[in-house]
Amino acid sequence: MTNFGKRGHVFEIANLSELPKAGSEDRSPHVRCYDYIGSQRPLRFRRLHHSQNVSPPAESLSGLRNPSPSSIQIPIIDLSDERTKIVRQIRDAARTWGFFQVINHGIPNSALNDTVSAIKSFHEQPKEAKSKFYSRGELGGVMYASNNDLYRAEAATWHDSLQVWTSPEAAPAEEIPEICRKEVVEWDAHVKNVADKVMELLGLGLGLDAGKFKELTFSDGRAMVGHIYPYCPQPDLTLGITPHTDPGIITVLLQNEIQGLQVKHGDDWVDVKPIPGGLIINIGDFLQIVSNGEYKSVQHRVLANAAKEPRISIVTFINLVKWRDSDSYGPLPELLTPKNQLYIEILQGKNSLKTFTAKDWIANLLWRKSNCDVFVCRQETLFDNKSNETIRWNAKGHQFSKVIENHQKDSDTNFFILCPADLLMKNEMSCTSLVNKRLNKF
Ligand SMILES: O=C(O)CCC(=O)C(=O)O
Ligand SMILES: [Fe+2]
Repeated sequence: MTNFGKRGHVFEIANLSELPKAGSEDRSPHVRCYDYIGSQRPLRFRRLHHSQNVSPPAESLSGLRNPSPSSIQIPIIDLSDERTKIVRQIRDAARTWGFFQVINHGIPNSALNDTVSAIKSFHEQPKEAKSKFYSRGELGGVMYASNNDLYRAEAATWHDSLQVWTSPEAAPAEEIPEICRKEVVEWDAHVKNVADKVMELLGLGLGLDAGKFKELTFSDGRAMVGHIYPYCPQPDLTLGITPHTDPGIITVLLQNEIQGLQVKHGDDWVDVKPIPGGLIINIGDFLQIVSNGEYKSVQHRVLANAAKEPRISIVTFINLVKWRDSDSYGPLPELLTPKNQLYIEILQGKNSLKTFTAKDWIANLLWRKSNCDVFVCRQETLFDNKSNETIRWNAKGHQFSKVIENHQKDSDTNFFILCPADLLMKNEMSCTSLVNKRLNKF
């Protein structure tokens, strides 16, 4: 049990790992008691103290005390450099790190500063002003909550977030908190410009036409999330955000001067040192799949903030919108040779939840593409976000009896890797190691 005293109270850090498994039907009632609005940390701890099910966070804190190797840094790319040079730099960064920082991106410093200040002002309001925006509806409009992944995560962490959808259906202006409305709308336009520039370069790095990603609507779905990581009195006992990969095409991140983001590189967690005026960009799961594994969607996490000043980060998730017309996506055919295909097919989007049950989906893939043996899909495909329940699997008869175990193993990465059990038995390995083996092969 993780306790620390403050003015006579015993407070505890949330760890949800002993509760029923994330996504299982009987978990939500247990988690609901951790659900609260805004940065009332002592309230949260008191609630945890009454829980029967609190124990120290384990896996997600691994390596927390190992100092990050100071000699290595994510690549810094000057967007005003010569074009062939930056195409090469961005391609190399996306292949090896999945993360890079850009400078000279064309957004004025005043816009960077105003956006950070506006998000900070929102979070520093009294609880009553913020609670009007409380929601956990992640798929549109405006959402404000602590731990937006509370109902599916293994551990509660030390951040609150305001999320605003800006495209393709922008949240109505009157629903965006007035205190940051102007800045959120203006920031979205700036981010789209930078994202389009970077995606053109990423496309060129794959040998595609400059306009290919634009044509595929890769920057037309956008959600901005303004995080605050308030001061945490015991930063070695929890995290700001647990390790994960981002789901979409790319993510563009603006932050204040407080360090906290770490990127997995080999076996190390590497600190991302913020550069004044810079933007941090990372590759999402979907781009990894579209690029047939050429670009890497890399795990990252945020340390709990030990500084007295809150850490502010403004993250824009950039995604495609064409999925609305189609249920299936995979690597771009022009990147494939008969031998190099890593991912078979991905299903995503609301439609797949409506039109496929999990069983249909497996059957569909299995029989339509009979040469498939590993399938990768996003979390949303299997989760019903409204009820936070996993769609019940009935894989018997389709040789997918390992599906449930493997989905739990990989929940951190947002990928569900599915593989027929007989193939696993033949190879005596897990889905994850099978996929890793394939990744290493190319
Ligand atoms: O705040 C950060 O630095 C990272 C946030 C993040 O990874 C996310 O929101 O997905
Ligand atoms: Fe992230």
